[in-house]
Amino acid sequence: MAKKVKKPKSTPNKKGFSLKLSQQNKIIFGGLLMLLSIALFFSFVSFYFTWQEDQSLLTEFANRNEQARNLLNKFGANVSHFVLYKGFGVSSIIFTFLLFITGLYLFLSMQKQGLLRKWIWGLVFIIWFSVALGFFASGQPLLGGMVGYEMNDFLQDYGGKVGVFLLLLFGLIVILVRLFQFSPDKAVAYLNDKGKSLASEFKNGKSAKVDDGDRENDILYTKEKEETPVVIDTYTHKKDIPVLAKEDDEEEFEVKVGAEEDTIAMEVEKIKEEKEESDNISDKLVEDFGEFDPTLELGNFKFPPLDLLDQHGASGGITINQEELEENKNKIVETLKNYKIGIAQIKATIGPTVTLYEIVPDAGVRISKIKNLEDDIALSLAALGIRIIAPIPGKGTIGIEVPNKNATIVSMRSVIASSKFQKAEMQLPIAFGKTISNETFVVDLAKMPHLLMAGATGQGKSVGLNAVLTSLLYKKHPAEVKFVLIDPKKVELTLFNKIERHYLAKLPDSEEAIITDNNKVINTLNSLCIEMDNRYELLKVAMVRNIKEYNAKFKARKLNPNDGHMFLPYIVLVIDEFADLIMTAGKEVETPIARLAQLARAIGIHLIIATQRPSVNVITGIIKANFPARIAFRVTSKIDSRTILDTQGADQLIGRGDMLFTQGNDVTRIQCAFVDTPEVAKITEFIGSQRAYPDAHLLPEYLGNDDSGTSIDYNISDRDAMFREAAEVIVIAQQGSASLIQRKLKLGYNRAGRIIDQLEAAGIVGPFEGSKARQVLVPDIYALDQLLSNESA
Ligand SMILES: Nc1ncnc2c1ncn2[C@@H]1O[C@H](COP(=O)(O)OP(=O)(O)OP(=O)(O)O)[C@@H](O)[C@H]1O
Repeated sequence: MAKKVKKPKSTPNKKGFSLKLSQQNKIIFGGLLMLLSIALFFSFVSFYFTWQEDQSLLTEFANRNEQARNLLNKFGANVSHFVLYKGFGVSSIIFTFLLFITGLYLFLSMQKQGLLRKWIWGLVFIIWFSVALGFFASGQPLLGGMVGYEMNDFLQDYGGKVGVFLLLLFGLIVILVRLFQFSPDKAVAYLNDKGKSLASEFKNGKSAKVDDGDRENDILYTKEKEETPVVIDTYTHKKDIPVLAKEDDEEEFEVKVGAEEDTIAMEVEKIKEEKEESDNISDKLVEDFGEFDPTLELGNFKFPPLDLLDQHGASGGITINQEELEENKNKIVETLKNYKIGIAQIKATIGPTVTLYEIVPDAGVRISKIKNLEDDIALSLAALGIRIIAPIPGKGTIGIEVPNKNATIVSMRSVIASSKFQKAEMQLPIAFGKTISNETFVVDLAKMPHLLMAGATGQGKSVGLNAVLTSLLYKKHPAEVKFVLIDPKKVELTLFNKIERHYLAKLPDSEEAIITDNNKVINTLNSLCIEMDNRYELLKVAMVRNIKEYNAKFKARKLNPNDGHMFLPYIVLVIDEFADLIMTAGKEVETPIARLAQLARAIGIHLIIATQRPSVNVITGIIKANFPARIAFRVTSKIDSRTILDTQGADQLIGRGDMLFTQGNDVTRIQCAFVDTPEVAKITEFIGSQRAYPDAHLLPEYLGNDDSGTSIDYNISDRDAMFREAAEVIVIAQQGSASLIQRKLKLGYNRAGRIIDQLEAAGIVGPFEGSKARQVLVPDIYALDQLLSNESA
């Protein structure tokens, strides 16, 4: 420590220049260097204005009667002449910057790793710049200096002008790439980032920990400061460079703990960096691999083309003739007149199935009076399905809906092709059909969040269900949505069997994806409840509130698949003939459905329930409360209409896809889009013929209510190949969780779940305990070995 520095030639002296500088000496020496560099800078700059007049004084250094005009007088004139004229020309100003930085490093006791690099690059830059000026401004030797001029001359003798030019260009590229780390895409980010850290480093006077990455910092210093020349004093040169080259060499600079502590601060900065680090990992992953793309596995999947859908002869829009309109208008006006109701104004909006006549009655007419005339108006118009809306919400008019003589079929093709649907930025967009004003009606199933459909037989429910499923098939990739189809009638949804491995989800042990057996329905619903719980668990761990945020986070690679995270597809549960199910299974299905309806919205499970019989024992209070979005096709009685919609109106519909949709308060009349069975067949055929996933999406296994562990009877030979490894993992960790098996053995969730069930059957783990991990019943590996060998004996 007290060893003297291997100082060039100067004899070991007692005081002199020891490079082992104390804190005070560093400040003094650093300050001196900085001041010297400033003086030289001004001297160099003033040289360019005074050199001609000072020229004659260069030999008169000792003559005190002569005064030079240089800012540093004769000293300045001589040094400048030597460094600028005889040296490197204007680029020598960079020396002053290097000198200044060296002084600053000493003054602030900064760590000096970067300094040598600055000097090297500074010198390279000085030489390159000098040669470049010599080349481009050969008529101005003061710009390039003697060195620049001579080197140019020398190089041109061998390489000619072109050769020197190319050499300079190459030098420039090297400097840009190596010194400034230049690359077009990084340039912006780099400058922002490093600018900040540079500023804080200087501000704090602190030597921030310089790691490899910080070398870039140093470059910036150079970049910012180097533009001024410097005279390299012998001592600067001889001392500083070796000192800086050996950072670890304690001989060079004395490290005073107290002084160092002074400069340590900004814990805050460290915390920030830590935060950024975790962000950066995902950013880097995204940068390297792009966002996670769930559709990649079926990257070549093609959405069904529009051609698969028929026009249904309604390509030319709505057909209604003027006469019919006039006739209806006159009849309405007359009927009302008969009851002494005057009309101030009447307006017609023609829809595909019905025309809406909006009337503004004379002042003083009571609305209820018009409402009561509903049947009379229907009689006089001799038409079924007249509906009076008094008043039309938000419009201040009374609406009378009169069916068109020739209803226009709204083809599925027309609604799918509509730009409203095509451009819909929704999670689960559904094009139901067209409203009374002939607008395509598109809603987001994810926002509903569940849908109840009811209507008497033959009024268009099945077509409606097909319209919902078709909409989703046209808009969502198989990776994004999965259907669980329950069809007790066994014939309505069979066509969708073809897309089993693309879009359907099923229980692991079931053959058919479309569920037709009521017993299986119970298992499936309970399995969905387990899936819901699992998903909530994942959301909790990921600290997000819903599936949208979760998937966005997963796509941004901020959730690690090794921790059990995965991209979650939406699950749409479709139950046709719900009444039938309730009649046969009652509470057993109502409970899980109510649970799903109450809780599943956030995790992307959405229910669509269709029923023919809208009686209160089917659509119970608990179901209704959780299905704010409801669709009523034509029903036979007002009571049914009230059961479904809480208001009448559905009894006045005309059937064939004429429907009322409510999502809270408003009731909208819609003509459901028509999609025929052959069209659905073509679509499913088209999708089914493409490359698919190996299997349908598997739901978690549900083993029934009364399985308290022992009742699960797994055949030993049916056990998973990884059963033993899994058992060991569980026993060693003493934690019975499927996600542990998933992580350690890199298995999928479903398989891990199945193994857990097998472990339970084998008596290695206890029964399912909700969100807690299962109890491990085997204390150690030895006991496990014994248990398994007894089993096989
Ligand atoms: N949107 C529609 N546009 C035109 N016609 C329709 C529409 N919806 C249904 N229809 C006609 O009504 C018929 C019966 O429709 P659908 O099979 O959907 O009734 P449903 O309510 O499912 O009957 P069920 O409950 O007995 O199965 C269809 O065959 C079709 O001719």
